[in-house]
Amino acid sequence: MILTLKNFFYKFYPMITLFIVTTLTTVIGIIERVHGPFSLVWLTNAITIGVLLRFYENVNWRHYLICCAGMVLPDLLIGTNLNQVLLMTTANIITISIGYITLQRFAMRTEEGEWLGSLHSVPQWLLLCQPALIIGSLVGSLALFTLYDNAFLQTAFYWYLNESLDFIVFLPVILAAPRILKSFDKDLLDVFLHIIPSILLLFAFIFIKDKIYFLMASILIIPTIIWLALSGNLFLTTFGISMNGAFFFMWIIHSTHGYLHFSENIYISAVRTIVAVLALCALTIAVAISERDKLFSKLSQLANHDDLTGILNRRAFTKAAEALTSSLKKGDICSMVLIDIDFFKKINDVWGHQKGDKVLVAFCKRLKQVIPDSQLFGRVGGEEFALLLAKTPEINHQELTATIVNELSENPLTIDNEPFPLTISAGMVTWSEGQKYETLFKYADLALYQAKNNGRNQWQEYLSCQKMNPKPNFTPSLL
Ligand SMILES: Nc1nc2c(ncn2[C@@H]2O[C@H](COP(=O)(O)OP(=O)(O)OP(=O)(O)O)[C@@H](O)[C@H]2O)c(=O)[nH]1
Repeated sequence: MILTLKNFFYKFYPMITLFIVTTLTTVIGIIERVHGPFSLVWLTNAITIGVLLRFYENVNWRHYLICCAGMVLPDLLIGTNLNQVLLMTTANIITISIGYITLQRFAMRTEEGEWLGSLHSVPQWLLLCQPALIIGSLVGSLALFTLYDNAFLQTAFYWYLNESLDFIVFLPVILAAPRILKSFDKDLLDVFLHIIPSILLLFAFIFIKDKIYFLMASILIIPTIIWLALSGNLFLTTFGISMNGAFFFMWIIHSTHGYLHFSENIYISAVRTIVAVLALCALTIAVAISERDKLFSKLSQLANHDDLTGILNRRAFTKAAEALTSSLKKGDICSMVLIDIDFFKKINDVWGHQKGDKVLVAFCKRLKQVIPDSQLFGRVGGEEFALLLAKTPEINHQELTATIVNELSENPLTIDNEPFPLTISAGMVTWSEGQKYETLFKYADLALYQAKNNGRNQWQEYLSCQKMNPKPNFTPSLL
């Protein structure tokens, strides 16, 4: 019984919330009409939209905050009378409910459940908002027609423009919320370092806008939004659009003679539409850039990392190692270690290539536990791996090489839930002044050959005074 009630609650949670918030909205609207000049009705409407437009499982206080900041501010200072509160709320609920249902049913989402997943989702989402906007406008203007004898079609048209603009401005804010939350998880300091200056900048513009001539102010605002868009940061752009947009409309609304005398304020819609288009352009740029950046980082991940093991591939390792060795100065301690799995061919032959792949993956995972994170580690051949130890005065390179070799022989890997014994051989060389990466590699390879020659499961250090023992026709395998 309890379970059923709980299920019922979860299933109808958005609608119950809608009902509660709507009732609250209406009560607050009535009380405020009696006691104060401002209306919080739009704040509660905003919360409703926040609740309804997101998956209800994902809704938390941050969403409410973002919704409020993004879309409520323009309407907060309008002030409304009781009839208006009732009719606006009705129209809003209808708009919100239809918008919610349409988006829930028809919007395509990314794997993470975001609607604003890619560039093409922007027009899609605007299209899906249309039924809500049209029906909401018709209901609202019908009420205005009944209450104030407003011209029905004209009112519906202006209402539609108003609502469209609100959707354009606040939906990105709501839709961007999961990304914002993700970035909060990622690196708080970085986010704040970017956000705080931008917010201050926006507020400075808003302040200036309030003080100086309207057109002059828009000249300042629009480049700000475009600048934010060019930064490729979706959150900042949507935030910028909503903040600027909000105050922009507030200014326009304030400068007119009343919310309902549409015929006298024909330019409101024109200006709002222009701003909406600009806002959408900025948002589109931001989405495009952030998509491009994502693609770029994916490509560079693919270009520099080994598909199978995920560690640096030979090209990326060589490039980084060359740069590192050429930056070394006299007195620096650096070593190159080449590691090779013993008799890997046999593993493939006996267990199959697939198992061999699993061994390589598990082997890299194990080595990464032993090697300090900051050190260069890459796959330079089939079963051959390279490690460049540098700028680590606290680590004894010989000891670490011995640890790596012993680790594998003492603690077998686990493959398919079974222990998999494996040994490795390693060759190491310590950098001396003037040596290039190429030379280091050659000497490490000679030392590795020596370790293999001496019976495997061991490591050898290349010492210039000690004669290495290559076969007469020996050529280092990888150079
Ligand atoms: N499963 C798998 N095998 C690979 C991969 N890359 C290379 N190999 C195999 O690794 C084996 C390397 O064999 P060898 O160079 O003869 O060396 P080995 O058998 O380890 O012998 P020693 O190095 O002398 O101990 C070859 O059979 C390759 O086919 C890979 O990505 N996956």
